[in-house]
Amino acid sequence: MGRTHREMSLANEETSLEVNDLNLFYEGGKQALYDINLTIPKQRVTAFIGPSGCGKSTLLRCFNRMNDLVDGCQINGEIKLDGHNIYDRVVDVASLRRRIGMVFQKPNPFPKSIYENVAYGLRIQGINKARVLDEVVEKSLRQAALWDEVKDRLHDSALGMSGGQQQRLVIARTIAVEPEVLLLDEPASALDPISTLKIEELINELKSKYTIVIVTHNMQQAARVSDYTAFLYMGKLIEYDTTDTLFTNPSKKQTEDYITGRYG
Ligand SMILES: Nc1ncnc2c1ncn2[C@@H]1O[C@H](COP(=O)(O)OP(=O)(O)OP(=O)(O)O)[C@@H](O)[C@H]1O
Repeated sequence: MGRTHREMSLANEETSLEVNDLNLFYEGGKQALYDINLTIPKQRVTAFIGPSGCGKSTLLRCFNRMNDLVDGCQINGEIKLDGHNIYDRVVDVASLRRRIGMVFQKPNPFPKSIYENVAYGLRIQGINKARVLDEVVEKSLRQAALWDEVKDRLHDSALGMSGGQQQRLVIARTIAVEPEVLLLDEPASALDPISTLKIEELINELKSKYTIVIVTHNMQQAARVSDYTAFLYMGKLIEYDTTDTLFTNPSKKQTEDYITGRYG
């Protein structure tokens, strides 16, 4: 890292994603996000925290347009990735989702071999050369800190792995197509403490290459893994700062009440 939290500040960061005046309504006009403005810095870990139902996952899903799949969902405002609005009419959503990969709470490997799970994204791009696939599969599994555990059983079913291994496999599958951003929606909440620790260590390693946004309801986890933290409450962004400042010296009373366990 080379920098202490004290020296960190959003103003000094390169921006990956920029959210401007974002409002989101679910079917029936039910508003879930209100006037969200924030920037997500490049190659840092940004955490979204807040009580259940505050809109963390909804906001995360806006970044790769997953909410497009929800009937009746309407969004206004803009989100820029490297300066270009991802909601622009000309944007190809499939290629956007290659640039912004997503990992969900429950590991969801395909019912295929470990190897084919990681090779999947390349195969659908028409890449089938064994030499290329072998290389990408190994590299991705190494990056996901899984290679040593699976290198002798690459052709076994992914469904025979432990939950923690499956989640690292899903991360390997996601990074195999070299995204710029990784969206992690409570990636460790279905895992045991040791697997959780491995995922947290992995996040720390991956941020040298990727911009990471993580939703977590676990404040200790946010404090451990993230550089910046956004606190959301009832669809609004209440406070956004370095993780250090947000947890030790929040400027809003609502943030303080939440992090000291007064509600949520
Ligand atoms: N597909 C949907 N259709 C309608 N309303 C939805 C949908 N998904 C989420 N909501 C509502 O939007 C609000 C925000 O939900 P969201 O899942 O983003 O919150 P969250 O902070 O991630 O909560 P949790 O920690 O419980 O996952 C909630 O009121 C929720 O009920």
